[in-house]
Amino acid sequence: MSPSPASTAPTSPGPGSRSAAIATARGLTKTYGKGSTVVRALAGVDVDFARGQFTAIMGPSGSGKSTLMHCMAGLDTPTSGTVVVDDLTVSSMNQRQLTRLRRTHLGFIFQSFNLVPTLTAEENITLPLDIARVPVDRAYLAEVVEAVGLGDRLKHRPAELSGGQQQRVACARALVSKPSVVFADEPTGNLDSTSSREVLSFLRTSVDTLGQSVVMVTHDPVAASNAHRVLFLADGQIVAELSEPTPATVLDVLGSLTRQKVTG
Ligand SMILES: Nc1ncnc2c1ncn2[C@@H]1O[C@H](COP(=O)(O)OP(=O)(O)OP(=O)(O)O)[C@@H](O)[C@H]1O
Repeated sequence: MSPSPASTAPTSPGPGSRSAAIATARGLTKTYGKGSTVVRALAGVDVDFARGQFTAIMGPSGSGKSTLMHCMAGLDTPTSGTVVVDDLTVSSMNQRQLTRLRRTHLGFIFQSFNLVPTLTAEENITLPLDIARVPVDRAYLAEVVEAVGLGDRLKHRPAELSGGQQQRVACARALVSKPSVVFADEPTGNLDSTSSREVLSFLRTSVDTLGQSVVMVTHDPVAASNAHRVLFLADGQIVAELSEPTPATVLDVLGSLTRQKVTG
């Protein structure tokens, strides 16, 4: 199966309507360093992440996956180009506005869980809301806790939980504020295959039943096959995409990219 070229058509919402894309980048570049040590991590990325979809980002090491995610999430500043999340122009925000955006509009899941060891699972889950001084929607919290299957673990501290359970706490924490987008950076990188399946299935459920939008960076074709769509980066550009991926079709595209690199 040959990959289709990535769609770059701009999204223009009608008056008063929400755009179909929850996040977009246009002409995104990111350069690190200067002179002879310059690295072009992003070389002009145009992308739309669809609202209510699970999108995976793949590509060889150093292709710019984390840089793209960090620029989309306001964790890094692009050198040029525009990032819009939920109709807010992230790329023109100052640090104070970015901090607020991350607190109020975004959820994060990292490879290393990043839980606070002295807090219980429940306290970790509600921490972003507590920091933002936003009241906890107890009904939604119960729904999320039920979906991640942590009901009997809420009073435990991270050290009393398995890696998979800790990552499920991190997933619940990312979702409980009903963010516009959840950004997940290698969320299964530290998990065994059973725990990975649980976390991925939960991320997919959060999209299918809770209406969440999720963007995930991964190296794992099986993880990527849980997404609705996979984008492939090479040398800081989106070079292919797949809809309704399977592990086999993802591997095919990765193989063709590697062959192009070797023979190109
Ligand atoms: N802070 C930085 N300073 C200098 N160069 C950087 C920095 N961050 C990333 N780079 C470089 O930018 C390029 C893209 O890096 P990035 O981490 O986005 O790639 P990646 O696809 O996520 O890689 P991996 O799969 O190995 O995590 C690489 O060449 C990397 O060395």
